[in-house]
Amino acid sequence: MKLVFPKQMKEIDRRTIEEFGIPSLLLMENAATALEHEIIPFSPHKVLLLCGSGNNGGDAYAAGRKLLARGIEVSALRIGMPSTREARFNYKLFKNFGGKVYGFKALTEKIKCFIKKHDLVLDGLFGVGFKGMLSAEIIDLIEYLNALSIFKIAVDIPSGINGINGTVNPVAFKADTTVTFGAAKPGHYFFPGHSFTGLLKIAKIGFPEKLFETSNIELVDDKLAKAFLPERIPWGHKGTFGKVCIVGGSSKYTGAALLAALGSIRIGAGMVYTFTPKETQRVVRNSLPEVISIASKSAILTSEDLETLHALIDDIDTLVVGTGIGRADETVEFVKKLLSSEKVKSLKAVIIDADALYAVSKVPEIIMGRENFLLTPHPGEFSRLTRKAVEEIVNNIDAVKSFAREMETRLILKGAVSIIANESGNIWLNNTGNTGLAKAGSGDLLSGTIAGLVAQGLSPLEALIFGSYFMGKAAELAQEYEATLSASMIADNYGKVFEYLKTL
Ligand SMILES: NC(=O)C1=CN([C@@H]2O[C@H](COP(=O)(O)OP(=O)(O)OC[C@H]3O[C@@H](n4cnc5c(N)ncnc54)[C@H](O)[C@@H]3O)[C@@H](O)[C@H]2O)[C@H](O)CC1
Ligand SMILES: [K+]
Repeated sequence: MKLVFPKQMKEIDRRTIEEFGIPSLLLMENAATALEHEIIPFSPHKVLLLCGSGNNGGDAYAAGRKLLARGIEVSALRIGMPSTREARFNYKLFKNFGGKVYGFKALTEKIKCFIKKHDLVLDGLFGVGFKGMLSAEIIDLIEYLNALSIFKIAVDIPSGINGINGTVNPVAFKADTTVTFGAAKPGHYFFPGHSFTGLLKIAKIGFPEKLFETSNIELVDDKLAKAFLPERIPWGHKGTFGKVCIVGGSSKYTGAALLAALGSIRIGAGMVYTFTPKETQRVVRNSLPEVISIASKSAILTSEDLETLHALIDDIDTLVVGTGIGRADETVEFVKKLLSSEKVKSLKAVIIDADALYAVSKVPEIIMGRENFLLTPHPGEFSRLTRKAVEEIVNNIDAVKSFAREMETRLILKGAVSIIANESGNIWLNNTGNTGLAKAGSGDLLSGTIAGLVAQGLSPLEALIFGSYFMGKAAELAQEYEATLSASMIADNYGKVFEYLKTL
């Protein structure tokens, strides 16, 4: 499903009006009809509109007038006078139909009593035109409303959410339902904005659908995911489903390579190798007899291991590098040499994760333009790669896009909503998953899962998109309470995701 930034939505709005001749008042009327249809099933007796000065307020006045026409009692709290032609027009019609408008300056006891008389609130304070912060008076109003159990519907986006990145500063209208127009905005999905959006409904109000094709942001939904489901040829053998090698582990992180290997096995790879220090090899052998485990020469991975690894690369399709390898100078050197070698070019994909990303941050140019490389950083690792503060890059689509473009690479910035970008600057957001994934080990499981998908024939980019969706869905479908989930339990639920996708 395509998403659009607020700025892109305004451009689609403008083009619909100027190139297709749809009057802006007609769009607003359609928006109001969508809101009316959302409100009517609640059979409200007294509706309160919150109206800002822009067209978001205009939509609310227009919806209010339609409710008045049906005999429902509607009043409006006005924050500023309507400032656009469309909002003024609908403000006037609202009053013509008998709607009462009260100016709001500050939250007094009188206003609190007035608000409590209503059984539904429609938030038309700010829409895609919102910038910066809410004023102290509006924060008071919103906080008061959020604490009341009146049913709340937001027009387009709950007031206070930044539509670009979901930031809420410091609060937003907590909607039960949000009716957005044309397409959803990233701010509806990124946290904390997502927690204020409630049930999101997308109303098609007359924008030509082809205008949304200009957007290069897509939410990974079930339909998209299903298209990537790898085929299981009935007569396939282990070579058909591909061979993965996990290069990871150290005496400190003995489980990381194991969990990555588990991801590859459970997603369906035909054969999985691990290349790890001895201590890790012991852990892998004890827990996963399915894995072919090879030990490094010393207690950490060093350049002395390159020869053995290069020989192994002839036998495999996909490599994961970095899970739990540590940051010793010799290991950093090993990663640099491995990634710069000609040998890895023959692989379908090289998934660069965890401490291998630390090594890459020392010499980012080694990944530039390498077509089979995939990066799987969390915000801390991405911050090191970009030399930007974590706060600057979290939920920042543009930062991920710029990095992918500049480095001619593809990556996933992991988070509650993960951002995936490719070298052309196309973006996918994945919001499957829950807090069961917010634990050490899930990153390892993800990199192994992605590798197992490439081994089965998905392109590196498809594997990034599908792997991230898949692991999140497994956490969602797990019967256990989120907090009790672990990476290996999530892998145990992979079968449920395959079943789920088959039923779609
Ligand atoms: N073509 C149409 O008529 C349609 C419009 N739709 C709705 O319109 C809004 C977007 O309207 P716009 O006028 O551009 O912006 P807003 O109403 O969101 O708000 C702008 C208004 O608010 C002021 N403002 C912005 N930030 C702040 C702040 N932090 N504090 C105080 N004031 C702020 C700004 O100066 C303006 O005065 C869209 O969301 C739809 O609801 C429909 O799509 C139908 C078609
Ligand atoms: K709003």
